[in-house]
Amino acid sequence: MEENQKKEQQFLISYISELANCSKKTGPVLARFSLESGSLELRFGQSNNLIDDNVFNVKNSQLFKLGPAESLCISEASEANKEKSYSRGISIQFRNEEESRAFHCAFEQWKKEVVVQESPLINGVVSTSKSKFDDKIEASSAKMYFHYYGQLLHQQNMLQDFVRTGTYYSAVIENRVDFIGRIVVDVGAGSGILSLFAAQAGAKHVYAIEASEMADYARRLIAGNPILSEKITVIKGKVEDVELPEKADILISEPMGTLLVNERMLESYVIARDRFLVQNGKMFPGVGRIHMAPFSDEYLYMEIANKATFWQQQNYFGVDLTPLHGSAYQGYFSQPVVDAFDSRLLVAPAVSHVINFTSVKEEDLYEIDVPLRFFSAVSTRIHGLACWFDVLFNGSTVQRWLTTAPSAPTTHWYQLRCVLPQPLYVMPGQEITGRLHLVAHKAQSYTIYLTLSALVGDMLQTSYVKLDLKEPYYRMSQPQAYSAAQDQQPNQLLQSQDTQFPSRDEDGSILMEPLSPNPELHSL
Ligand SMILES: C[S@@+](CC[C@H](N)C(=O)[O-])C[C@H]1O[C@@H](n2cnc3c(N)ncnc32)[C@H](O)[C@@H]1O
Repeated sequence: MEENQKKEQQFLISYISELANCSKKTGPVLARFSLESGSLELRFGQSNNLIDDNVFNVKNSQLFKLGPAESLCISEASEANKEKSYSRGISIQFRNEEESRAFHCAFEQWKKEVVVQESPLINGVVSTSKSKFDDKIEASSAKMYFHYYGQLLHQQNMLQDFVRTGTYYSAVIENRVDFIGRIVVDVGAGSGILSLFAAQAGAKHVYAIEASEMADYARRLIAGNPILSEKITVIKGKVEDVELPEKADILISEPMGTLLVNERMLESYVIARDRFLVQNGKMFPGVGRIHMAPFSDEYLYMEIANKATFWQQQNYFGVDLTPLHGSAYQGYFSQPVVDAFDSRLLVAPAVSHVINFTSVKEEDLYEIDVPLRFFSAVSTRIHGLACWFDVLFNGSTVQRWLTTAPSAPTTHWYQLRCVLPQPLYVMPGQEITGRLHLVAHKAQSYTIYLTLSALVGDMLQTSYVKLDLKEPYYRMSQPQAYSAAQDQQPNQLLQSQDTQFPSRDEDGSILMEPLSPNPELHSL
């Protein structure tokens, strides 16, 4: 649990009865987990009187399910007092199965809290137990990341991307058959919107797992939709750490970052698959593809190159800035550009790299290596590699694609371009080869290594750039008008490359608000 979180959680239950003397307290009875002077307690009592002798130390207690709405809580006598006291047990009758599930989840979470409370670090600070997530992600990055997603304005930004949210809605509702009567886990639930969609589609129960403070807002949003709320349990924690009382038939999630893999949340999605999904269970989405094509854009190239000219001044208040020009130049080219560009800037059909979420290993996402081979359709200068992605909802009724292609309606992901410091000259039909190598780093992003080569006569020209996906240059928020001035040779045939896949309903393309990228997130 988070440091500043209130250490208390309450549940209403139907009744409890003591195993030793069969005394019964009828309801509604309040069950309260709390942190009292360093010890984690579970206390039962009438709602107006919790000062009661029905107090259990969570550390020494175990909870067993006897039926859909009935459980047994057994507490061992404490080590110190074993001579004088005995173990105790009470049976708990819940009002319904959902509340029973929620209580069991909470019990597991509080048990974990015991572990945390009992692991003081050398400097006396209490820390959460190390999880797979903590092992590979820097604590400072994770803190900023979950702080970002804990704010409603950033969730709103995603909700207002109607292409994104509308496609999820259609994919779920049109594939009701995959949700009706099913157990669903929403991986990184945020505001809880996808859990609510799954409940609308008839899910039996949805576990909405969210690590940030947004979990509390999700609880409120879900509680405000009473018909659906009975079917949703919000669990605050990382998918790497939380325990669920049962397996899921289907996972739903929106784990995609810029270039599909930014934020490294796909890894959490895959971990959730291995921890929670039944064998052959469904994943919504189940497949992702990164698409890449060389582009020509003189304006963009000049804009980036010119940013460093500041450092060419030899008399800046009497100071020669030129020693830093080379580094500044390199620095600007190390930023991938995020914007919406005109697909006519592409100079060859795209190649794709497929990631199957249902089978990929988590470790496979640490390093992604894509060999590149294109044939230029025109005579031009190539300024770099343009990238975008799409994901597939492979429903039993309908297949739905969510695409971020330049030819499709713009999403809050826009597209990504890696600009080379040295352009390449190519002729029509000429082969362009290269490699896109992505290496994950601990700040929840990737280092990108891009190499492109083409022959000029007998000479092989090669251009190389190293970029940090975590530090993009957000260029603009609206699609750029295609200008005839930079029309080296308009290339109509290339547009069609990404229209071979997802075709979109027209109503899914309406953007009600200008989209904003996530600069804070990416500058963590
Ligand atoms: C891109 S947002 C999507 C939110 C929501 N599902 C939606 O579609 O609007 C991803 C959410 O996942 C959460 N998240 C990321 N990694 C997580 C993890 N390892 N465990 C739990 N939640 C996580 C983030 O805090 C964030 O709220």
